[in-house]
Amino acid sequence: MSIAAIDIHVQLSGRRVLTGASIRVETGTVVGLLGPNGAGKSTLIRALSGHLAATGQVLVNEMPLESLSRARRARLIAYLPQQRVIGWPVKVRDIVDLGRMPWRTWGVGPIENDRVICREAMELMDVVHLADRPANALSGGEQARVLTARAIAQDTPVLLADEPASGLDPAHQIAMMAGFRKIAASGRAVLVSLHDLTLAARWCDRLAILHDGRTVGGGAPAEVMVPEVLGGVFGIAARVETDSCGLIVSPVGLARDAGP
Ligand SMILES: Nc1ncnc2c1ncn2[C@@H]1O[C@H](COP(=O)(O)OP(=O)(O)OP(=O)(O)O)[C@@H](O)[C@H]1O
Repeated sequence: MSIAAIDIHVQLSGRRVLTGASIRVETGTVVGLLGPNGAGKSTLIRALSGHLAATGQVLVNEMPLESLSRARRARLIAYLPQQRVIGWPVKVRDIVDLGRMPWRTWGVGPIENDRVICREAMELMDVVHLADRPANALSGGEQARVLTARAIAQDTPVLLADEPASGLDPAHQIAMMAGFRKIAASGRAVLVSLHDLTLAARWCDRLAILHDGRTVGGGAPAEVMVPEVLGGVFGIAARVETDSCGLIVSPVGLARDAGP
């Protein structure tokens, strides 16, 4: 299974938001989508999920996304939007169970397989202890983990997650990325947008860089976390170190302040 966007262009309210964005995510891998605020990450993820009309091609397993019915898409692609606020006093376990809807037979409640998958997703996102709490009475980070668990429970070959780690404490950020790796290792393709460069570099197999609506680079973390990208795209000077688990990218200032 793979998902690919090829030369995507998107115009919103007359503004050219994406002007040539391409990305490919293969089964078994976690790809990190990086870029400054406004680069177009959410827009590209929405186009990949089919929630936004775009010119260019989105291919799921080499099939055009538009050729797939809504029902088929829901069994292939789970999409976690950036905005993650739960407005209703619905129990956490019921929110996660909503992820199973694409697989349900009309009028039939959850079967044992649904319960097992939801339980695994809740364990992965550490929300089992919240199962009977009303979701709208949880903290922001807890709500984010619940909605990520719902997307995981959809159990699709492709998972698209837009800034899933934002608002999470460091331990839950790391646990979430470890969870994504586990999901990928089980045969899924995971695309995740991130702002934390170390989190991205240590947990993603590959990184793609968006800048001003275009993909301007991509590759293994060590190929991407170089001064030209950190300074030219992100506008930062950063210290890049390596330990036994991968890269550590520490922003130390703005690029324009960097000395010789
Ligand atoms: N409905 C809209 N109408 C016009 N412009 C829009 C609309 N939605 C988003 N944009 C613009 O599109 C650009 C890309 O937005 P997008 O949300 O994809 O960026 P992003 O990379 O996800 O940013 P962030 O890191 O801040 O979440 C931004 O400049 C934004 O202002």
